[in-house]
Amino acid sequence: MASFRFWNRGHFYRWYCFISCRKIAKTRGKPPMSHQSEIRKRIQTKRQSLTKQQQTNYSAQICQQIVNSGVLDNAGHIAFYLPVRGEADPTPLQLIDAYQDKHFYLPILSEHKENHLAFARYDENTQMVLNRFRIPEPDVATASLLHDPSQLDVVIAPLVGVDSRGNRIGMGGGFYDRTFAFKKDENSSPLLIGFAYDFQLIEPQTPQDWDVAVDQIALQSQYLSTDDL
Ligand SMILES: Nc1nc2c(c(=O)[nH]1)N(C=O)[C@@H](CNc1ccc(C(=O)N[C@@H](CCC(=O)O)C(=O)O)cc1)CN2
Ligand SMILES: Nc1ncnc2c1ncn2[C@@H]1O[C@H](COP(=O)(O)OP(=O)(O)OP(=O)(O)O)[C@@H](O)[C@H]1O
Repeated sequence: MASFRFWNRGHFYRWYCFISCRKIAKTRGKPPMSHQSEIRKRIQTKRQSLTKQQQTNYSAQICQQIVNSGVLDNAGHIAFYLPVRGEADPTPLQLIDAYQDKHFYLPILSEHKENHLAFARYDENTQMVLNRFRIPEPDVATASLLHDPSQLDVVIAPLVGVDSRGNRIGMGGGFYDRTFAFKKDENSSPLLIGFAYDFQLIEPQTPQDWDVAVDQIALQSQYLSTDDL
């Protein structure tokens, strides 16, 4: 191997150019990661590093915030979601004594409206299938579907990050934004509640035209109402 002792300035300069060109070639064609993608990546990595026990304990704290807020007391039809890849778990709400008369629903990727969600009743007997994102959802063939999402009273929404005004970053499919776009015109039901670990509360975001903000945010250590701001 050539000894660096015999290299002059020209040798070093040519070596520096060679290394720099290789770096540029490697990143060429890849767009720089957007601010939103960076937030998604950071939070998803953190979520997936939680132990099962942490996930369960933290989720119980968030559920307790919802119970304490009283927001579900008069709600009859409530949508939530089944957690995947470390997401906080809202399903223990279904087991609470005071909520035994309520109807719970899960999102289903709609077959009728592209990139929209429908909602289906969910209890311990519901037959489930995996959707194209490998998320279990009620089997449409057997489920009782609710096609009009305005019939729900409350939707507990999954999210990756949320700011204190309720601006939400999701998994990037735009499903919740499309499904609840009607809420931007009329300030109507359902009430959207973001359900998240404390570390998912992020710095203020500039919303896009299509973004639908959540009305309230349930975290481990606090319950935020975005219209108090
Ligand atoms: N538990 C849960 N259920 C849910 C949602 C959710 O966020 N969480 N959704 C909320 O809308 C809908 C499904 N939306 C999804 C949108 C994109 C991807 C997804 O995996 N997208 C990329 C990878 C994204 C990433 O991890 O960076 C892919 O397709 O590879 C998954 C679900 C309905 N059900
Ligand atoms: N109401 C809408 N009409 C048409 N396109 C929309 C609408 N809402 C969102 N989109 C499209 O969906 C794409 C994803 O949006 P965004 O990144 O805000 O999704 P998200 O909120 O992270 O996902 P999700 O709601 O599924 O959790 C955007 O490129 C946007 O163009």
